[in-house]
Amino acid sequence: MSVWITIAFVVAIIYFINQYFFSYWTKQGIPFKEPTFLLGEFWDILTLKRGLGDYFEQLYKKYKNNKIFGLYCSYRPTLLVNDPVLIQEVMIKDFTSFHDRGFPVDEENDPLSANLFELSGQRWRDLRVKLSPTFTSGKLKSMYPTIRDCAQVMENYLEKEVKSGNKVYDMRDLLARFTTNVISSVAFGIDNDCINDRDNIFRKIGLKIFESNYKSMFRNILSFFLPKLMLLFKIRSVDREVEDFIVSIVKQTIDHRENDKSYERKDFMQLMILLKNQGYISVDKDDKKDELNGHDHNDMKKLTFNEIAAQAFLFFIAGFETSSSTSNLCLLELCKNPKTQTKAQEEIDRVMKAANSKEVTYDMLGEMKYLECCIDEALRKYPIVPMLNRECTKDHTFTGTKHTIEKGTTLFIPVQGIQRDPDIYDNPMEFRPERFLDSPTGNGNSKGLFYMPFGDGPRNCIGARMGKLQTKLALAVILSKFSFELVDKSLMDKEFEADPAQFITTPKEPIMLKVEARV
Ligand code: HEM
Repeated sequence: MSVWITIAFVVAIIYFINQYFFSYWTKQGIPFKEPTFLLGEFWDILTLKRGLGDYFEQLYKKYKNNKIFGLYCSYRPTLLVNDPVLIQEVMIKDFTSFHDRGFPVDEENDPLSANLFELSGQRWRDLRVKLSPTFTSGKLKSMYPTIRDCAQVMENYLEKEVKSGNKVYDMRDLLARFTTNVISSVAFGIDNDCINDRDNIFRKIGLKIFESNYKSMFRNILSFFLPKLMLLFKIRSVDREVEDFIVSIVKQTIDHRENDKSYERKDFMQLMILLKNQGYISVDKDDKKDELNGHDHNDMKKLTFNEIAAQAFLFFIAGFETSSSTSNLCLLELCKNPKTQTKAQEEIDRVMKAANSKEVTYDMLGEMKYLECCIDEALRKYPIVPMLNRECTKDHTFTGTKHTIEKGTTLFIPVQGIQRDPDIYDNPMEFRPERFLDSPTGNGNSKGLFYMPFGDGPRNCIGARMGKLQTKLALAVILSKFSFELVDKSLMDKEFEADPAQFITTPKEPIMLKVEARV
């Protein structure tokens, strides 16, 4: 008898805890998705069969009539923000109430987690001010010859392969090798050749970071949805092997450069060494914006070694996979739309002919407007970061509503759902770069924030210019010499399945392309 009483008691306690925690959105008067017992939305996320972007797109489609909509990630109430005007409020207008992402940072146990993407509050703000000048157009222009050399290696490789009869490629891999060469060169000052050296350690580490398995999927999910558990159980966001590699490479590079005072290289590492030694970077003459944003040089604390290593790690992961996936998905659409591919190639030919140049220069890229529209449209249809998150950093009442969002609440912005909404973009699954010819957002009529492949506001992507630059250069170089088509023609009118283990948008299976030299 007493066993039954104990069981009944335990069940009653669980029931009441469940009722208590899952009553949050009811009390707030905000509509919400009925949670699964105990785990809420977390059960669906843990058992995802498709990408996170697709999952949030489905939620957006179902609940978009609610400007804001409550979810439960286990007992943690989180909020889906569906309305572009409210999204603008979060990202830009009332940014001071939403400046963090709420990721777990554990500098002692997981030092590389203290990077710009994950840090919060004043630590993030100080670092962002320090690092912003490393990404100005002037600084990028000075790195262009290095990036161009990496593109040349890719072009030569493809030329050689196609000549020898190897014509079928997983272009995502080749493009990732190219961007890994770029980032190892501009972030670490190391001239790598991951294209010809298939076993290059930088490529191996890159593959390890974006490994598609349950462990990385679980880790990604925890850091987004239950970050406090990561801290509680000391779960590292970076593998020890990756950490050891990054720390040793950064150490070797800094030691080498500090011992050889004549060493002069215009790359991120040199800029970070400057930040380590003097705490600030001077403004370029041709960059009008004052990167110090009113800060005095004397206020700027110098970067520590661990801070440099954490930022180098972040540049590495943010710098190669995002851009190579963008070029790959743009190329995929150009294969599905051969006329668009020809139009982009004709523009590239025209610009190169007018400049009488065999090499794509920085200024020539600026003239390739249609190619730019192709990239913008690829990023609309396939935002590489398919959903954004923000943490509410002080209680906030949304304009025009009575709803107050409490400090500590995590907000999700379903970017992919919004960028594929037929009420914003007509026929959204059609790849039509022309949308962007007259409008930087592909739609001059809608209100609020609805095109955000690089996020927006003060916490947007700091490397957007560099991401666009390497994507555009890669595409200009390969499209000037080669034409591409899908090997599997059944993919012509089918959408690929996104990899559920990855936070970024990327196909689950490699998409093979046939490459032909242009005549
Ligand atoms: C096509 C390429 C890229 C895409 C689509 C992309 C996209 C994004 C997005 C969506 C965010 C979040 C923005 C937000 O929350 O509002 C972000 C943040 C960030 N990205 Fe990128 N990115 C790209 C390339 C790069 C490159 C090349 C770098 C650096 C080398 C970089 C460094 C960063 C950093 C450091 C942040 C965090 C900024 C902060 O929190 O202050 N990204 N990126």
